[in-house]
Amino acid sequence: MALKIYNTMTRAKEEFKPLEPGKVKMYVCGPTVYDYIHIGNARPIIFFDVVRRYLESAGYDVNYVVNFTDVDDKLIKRAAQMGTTVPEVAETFIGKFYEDTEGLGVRKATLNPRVTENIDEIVAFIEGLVSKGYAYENGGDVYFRTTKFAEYGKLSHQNLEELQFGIRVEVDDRKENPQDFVLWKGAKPGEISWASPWGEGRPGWHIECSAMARKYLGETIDIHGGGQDLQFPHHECEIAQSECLTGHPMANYWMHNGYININNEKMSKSLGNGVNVNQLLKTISPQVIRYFMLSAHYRNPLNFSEEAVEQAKNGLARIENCIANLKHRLANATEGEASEEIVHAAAEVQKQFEQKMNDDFNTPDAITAVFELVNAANPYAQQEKVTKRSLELLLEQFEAMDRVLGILAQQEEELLDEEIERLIVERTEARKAKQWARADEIRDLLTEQGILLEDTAQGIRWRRK
Ligand SMILES: Nc1ncnc2c1ncn2[C@@H]1O[C@H](COP(=O)(O)OP(=O)(O)OP(=O)(O)O)[C@@H](O)[C@H]1O
Ligand SMILES: [Zn+2]
Repeated sequence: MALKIYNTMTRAKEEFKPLEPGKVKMYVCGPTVYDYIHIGNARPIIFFDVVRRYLESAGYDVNYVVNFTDVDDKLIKRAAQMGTTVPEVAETFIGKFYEDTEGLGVRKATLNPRVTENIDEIVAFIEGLVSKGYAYENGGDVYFRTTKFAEYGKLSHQNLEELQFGIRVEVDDRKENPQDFVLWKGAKPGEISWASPWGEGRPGWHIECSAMARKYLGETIDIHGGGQDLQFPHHECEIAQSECLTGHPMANYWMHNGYININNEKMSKSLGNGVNVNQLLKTISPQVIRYFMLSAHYRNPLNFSEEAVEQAKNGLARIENCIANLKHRLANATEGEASEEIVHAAAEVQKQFEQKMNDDFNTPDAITAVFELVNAANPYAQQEKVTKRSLELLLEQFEAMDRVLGILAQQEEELLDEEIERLIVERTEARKAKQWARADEIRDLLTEQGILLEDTAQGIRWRRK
């Protein structure tokens, strides 16, 4: 079964066809780095990490770009409050972002470009729009001329008139039309700014993603993602800018996650109801947070509550118990082939897992597949006679699914004595053959595992720290 993705643009599940065989270009709008991330912000971060892991497990080479908005009004305000500079605020919260996302078991994106490192590209992008008549300057600001792009509104399925109705009309003489949006903001005195053909200023929010997606991934990308609040205006504006400049579709698949709510209200920094990931990780394991996050379909809302966390803990404990029992049972299992029943059960579960993930990344049903394996495996943990290979096969199947979901704690496997001795022999041989890099690599690996080496007259001795 082929992978199907729900595309916000067409409001339908469509078969995924990459632009280039075997490769995926994916861009997800990243955080504005003026504060800690909350558990709502963590939803796109965790979910798109799972999308990337799944695509990789299906054999794709994924180029995954997540930007940092490191200059905007919120950062300027925060810097003033903290009595510091915008770059310092950004540096602090980029550091916190990496700390928290690593804590959540999220792999680093291929690239995290920053707005402030891409000002030249942004200015050139705006110049291109001005020269084509899609943008105009007024009083040091530059605006996008929405009336020139007939398709404006196509992602959020609204037309210009409807949009005009919905807009809070702020009196702004500089705009030709209320729905025009800013591409370049002239600097107020004392504000952080860059030189441009329109004077000192800084980029508007939407233009950064158009410029960075184009620079790092190309004119058309495969997947563009973010939270559902980004559909309008952010992604609508990105489409207008990119498609007017290049004449090509910006992305083939538009994906949007639903909200994490708290007390049935959207969790958001500005509402002040955010639960910080940094705080939460002090009391709840990252595996429980990921399990909670993936226990609902990404397009549905999900309420964060104590009960939901409790449920996640209990579900996870059932899987962990099963795995611990299988591992325990390994110690006195018999030699021989894996039983046919187990080979069949593992293959069936893998098939079910893939079917569910292929159905627009249905993670709750993929977790159900993990429980199918728990049900199949539990009797074997009790059985008197079971082969080691059967147990290993079950454990490998758990691992295969977890490489995508990341809900199980990674246990550092202790090196066995024989492995250590084999590595020491390999290192001695590498040194003899003057393969210094390999020799150093083995030494580092052993050091990491707390193994100390001593050169003695009788040869190399080792002991654990
Ligand atoms: N409650 C939420 N549930 C799911 N995704 C969210 C939630 N809040 C924000 N996001 C997503 O997190 C990313 C960063 O959003 P943003 O920085 O605007 O967060 P925010 O808390 O809504 O901030 P603010 O209230 O200041 O706008 C975006 O992709 C956004 O869609
Ligand atoms: Zn964006």
